Formats: sequence, C-alpha cells, structure tokens
Amino acid sequence: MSLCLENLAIRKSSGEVLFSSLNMRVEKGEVLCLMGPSGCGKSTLLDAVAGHLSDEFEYFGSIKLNGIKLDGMAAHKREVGILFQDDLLFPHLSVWENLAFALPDTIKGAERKERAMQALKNISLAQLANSFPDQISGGQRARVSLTRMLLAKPKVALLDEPFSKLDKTLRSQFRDWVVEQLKEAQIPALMVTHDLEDIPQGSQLLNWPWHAAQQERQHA
Ligand SMILES: Nc1ncnc2c1ncn2[C@@H]1O[C@H](COP(=O)(O)OP(=O)(O)OP(=O)(O)O)[C@@H](O)[C@H]1O
Repeated sequence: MSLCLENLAIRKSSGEVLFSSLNMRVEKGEVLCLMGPSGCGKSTLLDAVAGHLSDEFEYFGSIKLNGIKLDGMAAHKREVGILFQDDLLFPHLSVWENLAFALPDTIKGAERKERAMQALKNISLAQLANSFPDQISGGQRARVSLTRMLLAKPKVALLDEPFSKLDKTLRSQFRDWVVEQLKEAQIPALMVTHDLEDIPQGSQLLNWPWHAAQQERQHA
C-alpha cells in the first residue's frame, strides 16, 4: 500500500495559493511527518486526503492510494483513518463500546464485544473496558483512540498533532508505540507536527516549503 500525492496544489477561493507542486510518496508502514508554519496548510492537506476539504478550497493534481485516484471519491469510501490532538472518543459510550463502534459492519453481535475486548487486552487496558472516556487518563484515551482508528482497518492513517496534548514523558512513549502500531498495520501514515521532538525515529520529514523539501529528498 502507498499514498501518492502528484503535483498537488491547494488554492483558497480568494485565489491565494496555500502550496503547489507537492509530490510525495509514503509506503506502507512508513510515517511521513509534515512540518510548516502556522497557517501554511497542514490540516488542509490532511482534509484533502480525507475528502473533507471545505468549499473554501480547491485542489489540483492527484491523490492516489494504492494507485487508485481518490479525487472526487466520497470521504466515507476512502477508508482513511484520522487521529486528532483531541481524542474525540464518544463520551456517552464506554471504552469497549467506543472500540466496537469502529469495527466494520461485517462483524456482528457478540463478536463485536469480543474483538473490542481483545484489542483492549492487546494494549493492556482491559480493566478499563467499562469506564467512560472522562474516567480514564489522557494517555489511556490516546491509546484507545489510536486503537479505535486501527480497528476500522483504514488504508491510510492521518495524524494531526496527535501528541500535543500529552505531557513530555508520556509523549515520547506514546510516539514510539504509535509508530509500532502503524508499522504492524502495514499502512502509510501522514503526520502533522509542530515539534521536532515528535518526529519518530526512522520516519521521513517534509519541512516547509514542501515542494523544495521534496526536491531535497529526491536528491538526497
Ligand atoms: N474553513 C476555512 N475557510 C477559510 N479559510 C480557512 C479555513 N480553514 C483554514 N483556513 C485558512 O487556510 C489556511 C491553512 O489553514 P490550515 O488549518 O490548513 O493551516 P495549518 O498549517 O494546519 O495551521 P496550524 O499549524 O496553525 O494548525 C490558513 O490561512 C487558514 O486561516
């Protein structure tokens, strides 16, 4: 599996170009970190890949997942997993119910709870199955959120500053754990970050301006 952006440009309806000539390829199990100044278009780029780009923007070029063009495809058909800095767990559902919610519809009845419980065991949080999101810690919520994203079996993961709400110690542990999980899931991942410390070892970095950074990567 790979995610390819080909000659991508995003323009505001006012005519202002956020970025242009962005070419990149992220292979399965690989994390590409995107850095850039506030307002340069990091979240907008993730929105374009997810199919959530607001009408305020227009994009040119192509986004391909495993060679298939996503351009024009409805968001729910893209099989994209998203993780934000806020965990966005459903507050009215217990931890296991949050996980079960993400499972594909093909998994029915009691198997949904079994799968959710197994996933919780895998991350050593089975004891929190019946707790609600506001009863567990920020680090635990972060682990449940990533696990929920991966249970949906996405074909690509988009992470928008996923560590910024965690304290320093927890942050580096969680970062390494996230990379392991993404590698295991064998999907490509795009991660937006503000902080060089959040860049996992072995991942690639695309620094602003992205088209120039892309050329450097090609020439490296
Ligand atoms: N819905 C919207 N309508 C109009 N303009 C928007 C909208 N969302 C974002 N923008 C503008 O588009 C530009 C890119 O925004 P974006 O959120 O992608 O930046 P960013 O690089 O993620 O910034 P930050 O690091 O501060 O989160 C900014 O100038 C922003 O003000």
